[in-house]
Amino acid sequence: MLFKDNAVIHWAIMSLKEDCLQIFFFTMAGNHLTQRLRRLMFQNFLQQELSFFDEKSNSTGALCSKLSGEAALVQGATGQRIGTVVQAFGTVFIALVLALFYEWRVGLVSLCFVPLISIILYKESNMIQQETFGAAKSMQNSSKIAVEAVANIRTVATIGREALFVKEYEDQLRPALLLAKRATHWRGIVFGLARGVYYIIYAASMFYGGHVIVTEGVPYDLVLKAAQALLMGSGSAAEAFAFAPNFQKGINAAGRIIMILNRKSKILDPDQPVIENFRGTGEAKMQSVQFSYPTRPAVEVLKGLDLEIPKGQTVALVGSSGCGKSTVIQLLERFYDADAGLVALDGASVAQLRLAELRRGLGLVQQEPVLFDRTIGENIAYGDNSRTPAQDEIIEAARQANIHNFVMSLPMGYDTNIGSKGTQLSGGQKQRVAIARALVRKPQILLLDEATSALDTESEKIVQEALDVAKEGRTCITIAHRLSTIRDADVICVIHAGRVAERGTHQELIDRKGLYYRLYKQAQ
Ligand SMILES: Nc1ncnc2c1ncn2[C@@H]1O[C@H](COP(=O)(O)OP(=O)(O)OP(=O)(O)O)[C@@H](O)[C@H]1O
Repeated sequence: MLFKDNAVIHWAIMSLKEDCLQIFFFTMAGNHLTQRLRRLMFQNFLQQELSFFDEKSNSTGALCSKLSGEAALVQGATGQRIGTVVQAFGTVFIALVLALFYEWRVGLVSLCFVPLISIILYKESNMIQQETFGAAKSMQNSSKIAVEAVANIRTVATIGREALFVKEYEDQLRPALLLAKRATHWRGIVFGLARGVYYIIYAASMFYGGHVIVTEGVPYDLVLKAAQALLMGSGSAAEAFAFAPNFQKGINAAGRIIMILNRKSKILDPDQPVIENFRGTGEAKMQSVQFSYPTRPAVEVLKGLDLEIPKGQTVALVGSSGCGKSTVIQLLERFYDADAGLVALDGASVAQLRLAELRRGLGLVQQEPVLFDRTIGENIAYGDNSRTPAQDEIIEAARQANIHNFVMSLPMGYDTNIGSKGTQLSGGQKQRVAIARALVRKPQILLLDEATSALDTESEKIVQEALDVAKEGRTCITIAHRLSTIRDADVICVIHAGRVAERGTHQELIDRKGLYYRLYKQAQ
């Protein structure tokens, strides 16, 4: 009889250890969850406004660390572990029911230890919370340094600062190590206590069981069955305890992920755009625009700037370094919103247009072209997010950008991969691919922010020719330090102290002998 009942207890407990179920169900669910969290976080990062990326805590390294680290912590608390813990709790529950059923007083002995277990778990969870927060911060700071060093390895090697970066990296990792060391002692104590409680519960139930057998004549087989059930139950509880740190870390990471996912961009589409399917004619305007960068609110960059950009004209923005020329372009692209005043295309405030439609009409070429580790054809095609441009449109854009002949001279033509950041192309070639990328979307307004500044004289000439072709029939806002490149602009605006201080053609401004004249003389 005793053997039969024990076999039932064994069967009830062992049947919960269905490893196949755990592997197929929980592991798959954990992997899916982690992948989904990573995708959602990445999607959310890319939807944020630019000022989000200006914040120190959101550097490339920190965001990459969040993407990999936080989701991994959640995964550490999911998958097969959930299976183990569910199984452990199931076992504890069944063990308690059986113990109470066979000899309820012996069963109650084990419940006396619940407060002790709760206190240990509470203390441990506090400790882990501190540890995971500190470790996540430490990982983000160190990743920031690693990404910065690797992304700029040529500069780091040139200035011979490898050792400095390694030291900074190590310094950032140290706080995580210190916290982990402290928490490890706690975890050791908790682990020891968890294992200890397992034996203490068994000893206490046997002791009390012996007592009731002797004093009350309770059948010894009932006491043995109850004690046996408790032994199994407390063993499973100890197993679940071992995973408590992972769960605590997972819960903390999940909290941080939810905070990330709940963050909405401050630059959003309007509820009701003033113009549906906006294409724009190429006319732009800024009126009394005031602006400070969110990370530097005390410094007002634009202090009531007025700018009229008529359709089809080339307007050049000049002024001393840091006067706010690129900021004008960033406001037109709606990378940031002006604090006051109007930024408008075709009379409609940029905030009242759909972002994708607004940006589709603007072709931006910057000083340092950013190309992706894809083929030349794909890099050009990336310029139009509203559709997949046909091959002949890609070729046409490349022709206009004066890069087609070079591409055709390559063995793989448009299928040539250009390497990470376009390292397999010269500066001038990269810039012309970037121009083709800006042209493939057939923008109404071309924004040239120092597009030729980083090039040598020969490349500058070739790129300038490409730009001259690209400008034909389009509005163009161009920023250049080399005033010789903007002499022919229809209007030149000199930005000074956050406003347009002078405006006119090259000759008019030279004759005025004001700010432009001084800049021009300085450049000679
Ligand atoms: N993301 C940013 N966060 C905070 N301040 C910024 C940011 N970008 C630019 N600034 C500051 O805003 C001011 C205007 O910058 P902007 O890039 O518009 O100047 P610029 O006239 O184009 O300069 P340059 O001719 O040297 O390129 C500068 O003082 C600059 O330090």
